[in-house]
Amino acid sequence: MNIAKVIVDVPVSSINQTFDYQIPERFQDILTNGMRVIVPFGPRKLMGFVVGKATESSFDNLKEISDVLDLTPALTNELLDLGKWVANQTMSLYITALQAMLPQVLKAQYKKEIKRITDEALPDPLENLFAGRDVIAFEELEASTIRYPQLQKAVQDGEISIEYLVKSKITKKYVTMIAPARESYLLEEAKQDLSTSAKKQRQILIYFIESPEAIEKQLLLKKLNTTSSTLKALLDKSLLGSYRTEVYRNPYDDDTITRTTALELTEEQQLAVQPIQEKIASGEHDVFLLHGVTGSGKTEVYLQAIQEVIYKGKEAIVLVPEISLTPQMVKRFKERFGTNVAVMHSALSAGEKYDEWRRIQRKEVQVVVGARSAIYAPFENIGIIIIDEEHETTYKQEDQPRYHARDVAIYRAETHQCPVILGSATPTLESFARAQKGVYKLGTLSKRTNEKDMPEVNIVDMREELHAGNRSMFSRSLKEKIEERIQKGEQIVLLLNRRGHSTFVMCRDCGHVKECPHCDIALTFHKNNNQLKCHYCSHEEVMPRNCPECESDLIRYFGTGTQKVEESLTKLIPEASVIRMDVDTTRRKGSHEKLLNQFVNKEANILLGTQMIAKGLDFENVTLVGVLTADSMLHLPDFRSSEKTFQLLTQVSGRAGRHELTGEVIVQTYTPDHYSIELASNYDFTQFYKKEMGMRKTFQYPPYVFLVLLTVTHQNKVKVAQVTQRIVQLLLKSVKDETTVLGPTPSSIPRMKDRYRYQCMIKYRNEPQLRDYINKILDQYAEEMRKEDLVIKVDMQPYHLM
Ligand SMILES: Nc1ncnc2c1ncn2[C@@H]1O[C@H](COP(=O)(O)OP(=O)(O)OP(=O)(O)O)[C@@H](O)[C@H]1O
Ligand SMILES: [Zn+2]
Ligand SMILES: [Zn+2]
Repeated sequence: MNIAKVIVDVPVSSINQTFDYQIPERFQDILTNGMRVIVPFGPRKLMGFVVGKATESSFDNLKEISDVLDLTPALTNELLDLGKWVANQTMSLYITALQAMLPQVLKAQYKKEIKRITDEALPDPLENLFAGRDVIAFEELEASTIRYPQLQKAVQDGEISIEYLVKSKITKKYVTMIAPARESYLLEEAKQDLSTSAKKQRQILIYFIESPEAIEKQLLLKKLNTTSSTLKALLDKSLLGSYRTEVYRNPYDDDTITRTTALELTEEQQLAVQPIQEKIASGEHDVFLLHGVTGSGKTEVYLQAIQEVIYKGKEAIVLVPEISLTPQMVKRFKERFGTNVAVMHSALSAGEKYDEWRRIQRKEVQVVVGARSAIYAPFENIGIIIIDEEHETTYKQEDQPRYHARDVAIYRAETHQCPVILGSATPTLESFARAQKGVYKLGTLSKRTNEKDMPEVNIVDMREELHAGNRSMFSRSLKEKIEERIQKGEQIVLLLNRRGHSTFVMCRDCGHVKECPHCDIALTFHKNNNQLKCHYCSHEEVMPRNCPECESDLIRYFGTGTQKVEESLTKLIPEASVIRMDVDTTRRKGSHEKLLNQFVNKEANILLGTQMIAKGLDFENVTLVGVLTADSMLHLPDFRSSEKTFQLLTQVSGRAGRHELTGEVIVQTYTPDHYSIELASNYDFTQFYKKEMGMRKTFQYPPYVFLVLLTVTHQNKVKVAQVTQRIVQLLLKSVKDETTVLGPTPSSIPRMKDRYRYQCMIKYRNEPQLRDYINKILDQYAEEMRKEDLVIKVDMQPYHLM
């Protein structure tokens, strides 16, 4: 088999198109499926994956594989197959699906270089640019004044050539180890021979006579408080030796972890875990929906199911939403399974991620805890897949491949014949409906493990506050309760629901709202540098002093950011000390953890934050949770806005009273009668489910139908409208009568980064051919997409409708 079938890193429309390459002699024995290779493709060199081998090809004059990047395949055969399925499900390219499975450092980086190929003088500007060198980076040229036609001419004249390099960004970490190079008695002799002044050398020799194992150089120097030069003297005498060895970067300090053992389960937990353990024992696939109120001990159920899997010698994947993947969360798994756990988290450095990935690949761990992409962990013997907080929308990837981790989990679990657990206090309507139908098995944890009731929720009507003359963003009762808690030395969590809540600038005289000149959305005010920023395209401008429309100087910013809330809070309640947690304060690595620790250590009495504080946090001393604006999300153009509001309120309420102290929740709202606010305040999931299912049925939304969102974007508005119109017509010709095609309509953000956006939505129950219809349409526009920068985005089962 001297021919390799390679999926090349190039956007071709047919997802399964492979290219044949000759395998050079030197690679024939080592090359297997799933390895990354470098191949010539046109004038370039590209990265590709070997997906098959053959003895003959229907093409002549095959080019040779130039290089092999892996000695162990980066992808298993199972993952290669899975990639095909994901590509098909999400209508993305096979290569894109495969790339998504690998850590960043394994994704090839391309580099262009310009090489001088003549000794003759180059045209002036080029000669200056080369400045005596033979090769320069392409970026240098781009930064210069030289234009492409000049470059092209030089290439045609045979003066320079452009080279494409593929660089793999692998960085392994090495440390220097020091070990004795002689037997102990020889070290002993050498010690005797040392002059009396060589105290430090003697100390090192004594160390190795007592403990002859190798030790990391830096550690040794620190331990003996000595220097490299002292050590060098001994190395030079060949008494000690040194070598470099690869180490894994471990972002977690495993030494401080104390192991825990399985807790005795409550009756409800027992009932929930039993059927799962049966499936693990019999090696059968099934999907379990674990519906458990906050603090009901879902995590303990996961841990005990995983324990069973480990006993069987199999592996476990645990997915946790990015923002819940806190050190607290990771610790619970490490405490139970020790170093048998790898963590895949986006806050890790690229090198750390790569190391964790290799620990999985080399089967050095049996458990991985990670965010969405950990679903592609290269385990080969999976015994369970767990998705915690299954309702979180971050499980859906927003770029190609637009996969949902839940779907991938179920597909992999079928392949491996193992169970899946979907856990949540507020399951999605989709999952709960499936559990009602018996497609998923339902497990219920209705009580908190501390036997306490859920904290009482009080709704405050902010309109009444206004009528009573209170113009602040804190209702009278919230203010009172905060003061009361501070006096008692208890703590408070305040949620500012930012999503859908703007911090826009508006003129109070004429109502003019300052928008981004490239995107049709309001700019956000950033106080620290007095700038207005667009959150879509990063456009920035200085906050104007006067209204650009009417010159009035009453231009102010509206809405509230966490900063503003903090300011008015400390003005209103001077005793309040606040830790603020939002995207700004948690940007730096480790800052999230630091802020949480400060709060746990009671360095402040209030934790104020956005959505990121609603999840998974467990504070003993928190007895009051306040939601400042419960309804800001309700009015977004998204059919899931009620569901998301219900989920958020339930989750954040669950932060109070999780331990000995009784908790209480205050929800401030302008729409106290809205069912998602009312029902969340009673923790009535069942009633919410019924009510919301009724709405979904009336308006024909999931789970009653499936959705596809097609978004067309281009700089020319007329063209966008026309193309979208045409797509709607083409779709209507093919789909069934019962299928609805909505649109064309402008997207809810009609322009972004100077591109107009139109969309059409397909609602269907059963359209087995739908992907073919859409592919046909995409083929029709392939030329325009390539040449005229037309973009048609297809999102199967979309979560972001904007
Ligand atoms: N069987 C048990 N006996 C005693 N304590 C338990 C038991 N199971 C869990 N706990 C404890 O109860 C608390 C809440 O459990 P856990 O965090 O697992 O709940 P959860 O359902 O995952 O909560 P949330 O959804 O709010 O994150 C934890 O402190 C946990 O250690
Ligand atoms: Zn104005
Ligand atoms: Zn913008």
